[in-house]
Amino acid sequence: MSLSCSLKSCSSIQSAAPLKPAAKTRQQQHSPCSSNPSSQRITCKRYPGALLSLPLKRGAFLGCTVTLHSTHDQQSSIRSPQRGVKGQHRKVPAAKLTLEKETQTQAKHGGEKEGLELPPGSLGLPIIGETLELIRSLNPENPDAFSGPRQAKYGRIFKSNALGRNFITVSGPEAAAQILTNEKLYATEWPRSFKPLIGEHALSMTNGPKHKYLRALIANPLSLENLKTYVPLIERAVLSLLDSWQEDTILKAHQEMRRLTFNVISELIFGAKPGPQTERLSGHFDVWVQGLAVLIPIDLPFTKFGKSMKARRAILSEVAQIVGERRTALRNGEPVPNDILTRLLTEKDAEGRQLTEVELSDNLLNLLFAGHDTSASSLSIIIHSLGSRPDVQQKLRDEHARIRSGKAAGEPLTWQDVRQLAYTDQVISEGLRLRPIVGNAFKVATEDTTMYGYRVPKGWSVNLDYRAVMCRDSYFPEADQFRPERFDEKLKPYTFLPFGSGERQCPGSALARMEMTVFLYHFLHLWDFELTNPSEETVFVPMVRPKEGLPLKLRRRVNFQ
Ligand code: HEM
Repeated sequence: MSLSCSLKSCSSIQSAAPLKPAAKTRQQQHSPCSSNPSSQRITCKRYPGALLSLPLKRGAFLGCTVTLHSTHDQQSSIRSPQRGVKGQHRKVPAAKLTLEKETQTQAKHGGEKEGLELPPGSLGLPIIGETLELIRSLNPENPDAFSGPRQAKYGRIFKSNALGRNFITVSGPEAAAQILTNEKLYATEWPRSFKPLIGEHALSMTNGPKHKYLRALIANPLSLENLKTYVPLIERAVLSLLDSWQEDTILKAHQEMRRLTFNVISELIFGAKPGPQTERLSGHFDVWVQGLAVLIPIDLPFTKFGKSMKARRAILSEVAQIVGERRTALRNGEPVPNDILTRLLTEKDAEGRQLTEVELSDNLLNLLFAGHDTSASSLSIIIHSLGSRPDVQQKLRDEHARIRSGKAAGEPLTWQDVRQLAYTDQVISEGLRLRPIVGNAFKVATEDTTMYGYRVPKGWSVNLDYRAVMCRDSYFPEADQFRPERFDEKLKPYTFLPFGSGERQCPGSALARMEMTVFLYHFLHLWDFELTNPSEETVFVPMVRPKEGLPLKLRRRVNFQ
């Protein structure tokens, strides 16, 4: 998962970028953002977003909803809400979305690539390109330090060269549609540190037929059908966490969110209950994740990347032990948990294939990571934003009270309840938009192609800046404000991409939304909270998180039942 690294770009572009040629028009405004809820302003660092939400009940839907399809049908289709006709969705194949002028221009130039210019921008010095500028601009609190000024100067597309690669950075919904609906032309290629750390057989790291095969097997346990059965487990984990908190103490909420999401994902994957093994695994992950932000991965014992690789080996050794025990139990016909591991060990794809040992371990690591820090960071950002918005907290509590009023005290939440929490889902969407956890999609052009009327040569890296799109006022008016109500309005396609889109769309998005929904439902009921530092900054590397860990003052509202 990209966090905020290397060739990614993000600056706040407040107005529409040039169509083409970019050099003729300049972006006037570039305002890198930082969170400052004290003034009720969350200054934006540019955020993307995805058209994805829990499948809400008819009539209770968000601005736009992309449904999770069966794992065999990953063609993204976008349900474009017809405002004013509540509950109706028009299903539009992504490829047929009406794109803007730029894309039409592109189509026109499709056969004339040779005559086109490369995008504006500089390839820097011979050999080293702009590597020094890239390294100099590394700043965990401003992931847009490299790309921001270039986007301000050149617009929605620019070229550069760093770390031995030519690349272009693009930041517009038209480019997003073009890239995310064409995996053949724009294959996934994450920064160099990712593959050795996550594993070459992990779903996120593969392309083509191998990706399709793995996706069918791995996304299945995360399908909506299976998801419904996970509500009780998630609710138990949430309540257990909330019950462990003490009144009148200062609690570092981000660490607590990490604890929660790690406990949930490790139980969903391995049936593991919180204990010494999950503690050990979680500790290894803390070290492992640091390696993802390394630009030049050198695997030596004293380098950050080397330590991260060591943590990978430790994680895999724990995982191998769990898998071994499960295989034995399955062979002996002993009872086993109905978790993701059991499914992965027993299910076959349409052609009867099963994951090999190495595919299994790489993908278990992939899922543990993808399902852990991402959701924890999103929850922290949402709590942070809510801290300055008592009005939004009240609306949430009112919505939750409507569900609670139909239940006996202590009666568990159901999947149906979760689906009805439409405003909660909007709050989650707004948190995901304001501080997207995955800031960029990293691709490589497999053929000569064109974009925004410029030539993109085969072999060049293509960095789609999700975050830039989400922070643009033209798509999200007052984009630096936390305004969940904006999801009442129809969204422009490919402007909201926190979970990506198309064949690589996050298969865990519905799970993540459900987990966040259940947490908010109980958290706001049981606790009042106050931010000790409402203007706490956000750090973006290696994962998005509040800089000081989000300290909260807590006051119990209702005794735990
Ligand atoms: C708020 C939480 C989450 C966010 C923001 C998020 C975001 C994303 C994004 C943007 C991508 C696509 C990256 C691309 O463009 O290539 C992705 C892929 C992925 N996500 Fe998530 N994710 C979240 C939670 C989860 C969870 C809970 C799981 C599973 C347990 C998960 C599993 C995956 C996997 C396996 C992929 C790779 C898909 C592929 O390459 O086909 N994610 N995620």
